[in-house]
Amino acid sequence: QITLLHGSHRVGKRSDAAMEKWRGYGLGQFIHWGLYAIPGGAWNGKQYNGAAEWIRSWNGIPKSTYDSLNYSFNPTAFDAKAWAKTARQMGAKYVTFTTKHHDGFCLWPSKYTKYTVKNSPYKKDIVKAVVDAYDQEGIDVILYFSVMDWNHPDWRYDLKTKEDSIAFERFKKFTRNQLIELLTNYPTVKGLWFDGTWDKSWVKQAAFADELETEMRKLRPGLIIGSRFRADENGKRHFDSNGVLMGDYEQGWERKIPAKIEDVHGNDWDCVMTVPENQWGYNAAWNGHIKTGNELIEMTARCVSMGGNFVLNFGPKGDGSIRQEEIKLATEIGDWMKINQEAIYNCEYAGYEKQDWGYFTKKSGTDKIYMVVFNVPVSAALRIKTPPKTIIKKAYLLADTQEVFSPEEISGDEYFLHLKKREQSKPFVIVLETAKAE
Ligand SMILES: C#C[C@@H]1N[C@@H](C)[C@@H](O)[C@H]1O
Repeated sequence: QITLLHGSHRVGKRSDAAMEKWRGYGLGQFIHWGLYAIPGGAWNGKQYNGAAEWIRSWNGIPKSTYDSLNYSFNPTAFDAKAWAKTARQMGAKYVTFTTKHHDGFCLWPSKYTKYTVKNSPYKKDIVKAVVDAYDQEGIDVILYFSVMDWNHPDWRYDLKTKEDSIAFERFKKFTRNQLIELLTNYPTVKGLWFDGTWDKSWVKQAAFADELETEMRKLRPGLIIGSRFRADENGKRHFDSNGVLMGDYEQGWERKIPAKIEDVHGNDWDCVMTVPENQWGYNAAWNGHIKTGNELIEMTARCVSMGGNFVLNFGPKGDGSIRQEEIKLATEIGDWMKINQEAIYNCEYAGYEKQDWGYFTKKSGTDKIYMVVFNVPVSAALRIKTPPKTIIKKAYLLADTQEVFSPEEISGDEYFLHLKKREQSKPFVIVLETAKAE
């Protein structure tokens, strides 16, 4: 055990109401929107090969040309209420929204820089519109904030000279001021999702970041901050030098999902996922594999079955409208959630042996188990291996027919549920009402 001043300040999961609610969200929406949505992954007819929100880092566009995009930011089709309705339709319980991405452009009228929506033709406070619209739909809001800020003259990747350190001290004050400003302007937000915290300049700020996290939590009791915000004094990120999770949940699952339950180490976590392989901001040309509704529903069930939340990314266009492909996916996922949401919301790891046909989830605080079935075997027999001393009292289809099954006992703790031959085009859920054997 290494003595740390700025490591994790808590071992184990948070047990307060705010975190319990976060734990039960199951499905969330990420929204990446900003100046990068205007070029949409291309410039002067040339396609940028990276993620569209990183186009400023491409040599095909002079940085100053990109930075002046704020003078053409006027999203006439922006309608936060329509966004929130799409999220509600999908069944998202929370949204993570980009207030400022790496390019430094602020979607709120920050007092601490001119590089904001206030100095664009659009002028109005987009963050406020989003927070108000999602609050009205009953969808909690978490604000994404990039510490790395390519526009700010005092941003540094590392601190090599005295001048670097003097500039970065100004940058640290600027960052703190913006974060306190966000938490003050938008008091209903439930958390902050930090990004752009991997560079040495910030990693070296263990004491400052620790103090800032404490200040933010004091300002907003219950605030939820993930493992990506700060490093410990040895530069350890996500997990401190003693292997203890930093922050309230693990934020390492970006475009990837844990392979097995052991990989989450008993922590809370979220997986943030793009529809194409790697495009967060709007890219007009979606290339490569575009995930289908069924894939995304399976990712949702897979995350919840291992105690995490699945957060699906949307990248609105430069005019503020959401592309049709994303609307279609939100509708398809939402139609499935309307029937099966009981197996996703307020559910957790069930402790059952993973089977090939799909995923087990468990309703928190109960003995109710859900089997989210994606792959019916040719035998049409679903194997169940229960934890020791568990009795299956009842098994039935969650949707429509509520068809009841009579589990065939194979051996102690092992059963088959025999399905009638069924055409399966969508995943379906079977409920197991269980009890502990005396
Ligand atoms: C790298 C990187 C960033 N992290 C994701 C959440 C997106 O914001 C991407 O640009």
